[in-house]
Amino acid sequence: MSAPVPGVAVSVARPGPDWLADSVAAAGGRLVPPGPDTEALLWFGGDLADLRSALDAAPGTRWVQLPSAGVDSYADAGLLDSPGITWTSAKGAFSRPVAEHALALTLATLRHLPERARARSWGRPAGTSLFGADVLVLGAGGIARTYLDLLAPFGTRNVVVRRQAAPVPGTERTVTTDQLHAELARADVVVVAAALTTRTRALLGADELAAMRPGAVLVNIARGGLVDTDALVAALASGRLGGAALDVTDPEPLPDGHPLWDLPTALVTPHTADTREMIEPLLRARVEENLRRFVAGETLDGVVDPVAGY
Ligand SMILES: NC(=O)C1=CN([C@@H]2O[C@H](COP(=O)(O)OP(=O)(O)OC[C@H]3O[C@@H](n4cnc5c(N)ncnc54)[C@H](O)[C@@H]3O)[C@@H](O)[C@H]2O)C=CC1
Ligand SMILES: O=C(O)C(=O)CO
Repeated sequence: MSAPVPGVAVSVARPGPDWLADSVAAAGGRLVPPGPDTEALLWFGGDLADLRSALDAAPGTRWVQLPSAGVDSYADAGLLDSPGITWTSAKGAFSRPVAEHALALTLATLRHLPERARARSWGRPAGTSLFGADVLVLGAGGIARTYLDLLAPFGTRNVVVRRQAAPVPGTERTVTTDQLHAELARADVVVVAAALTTRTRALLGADELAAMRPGAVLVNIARGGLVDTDALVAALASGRLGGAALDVTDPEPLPDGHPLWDLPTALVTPHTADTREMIEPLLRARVEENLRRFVAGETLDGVVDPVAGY
């Protein structure tokens, strides 16, 4: 009988980044093809059929690391329910670039930059300052918290809506979604930074958009599915909302000819809050830290709760 090979067996479902082999070795693991030895499986994106095949080939997998903060597509595919597997995401890891983009979108939409950037004549002065504004943030995860930090110099009055009313630093109060309508009516800026789950899909529908303060602006850097797109188009077209700045849309990619492209108060960026170059070192740090923890038997970072869906 041959002696067992030392080191935790780590597999990658599809070819991974260049640094991966070094990272696995540095953590005390050994990289093996997905198979009966596999204990940890790393997934860097691609066709989910390949992830399923790797999991089928590696029935002893105890941990799967995902490459994104949002796991809605994996939840929708029924993958997170796999018994005996801990799933980790990149939740919180991309907070800085995404919160920075959210701040850029906030300022741009308050200052009517979408219209002014497209204008070819001088026009009327218009726009609102962020200083002292009432800001409502949906979600209390990594991005929401970093965004609240970035707001500090603006002296905004911040409120967070989250699943539980536990306090969040930098806010006047934290409330649960049953108080969403009342809070929407008080906000100048509404920022969507929550995970897309069965509970948050279309959280901002026609009724919620109607509850917003006239002239208020909406920023979405989370997932398009949290907002009812048709209702948003109607609220912008009627002039009731002051503007919307969206890094994420439903559908995504936003098709050519969609009304959101032409509405003067809409600003769309094509899911570029965190570009590949921005993500790479952040994801690497998350993967390397989790490899170290897995080998050491410690609690992993970014563990997904399959029931909550994020
Ligand atoms: N535009 C982009 O490039 C990016 C978008 N994202 C999206 O942003 C989301 C947030 O990212 P992170 O802050 O890193 O994730 P996170 O997992 O740290 O935060 C998610 C937050 O969603 C909130 N949430 C969940 N269910 C809720 C409910 N029923 N009601 C109210 N709030 C609820 C919770 O407060 C939770 O903390 C991700 O799930 C992802 O979809 C993430 C990274 C980049
Ligand atoms: O990490 C995520 O969820 C993203 O959307 C990356 O762009």
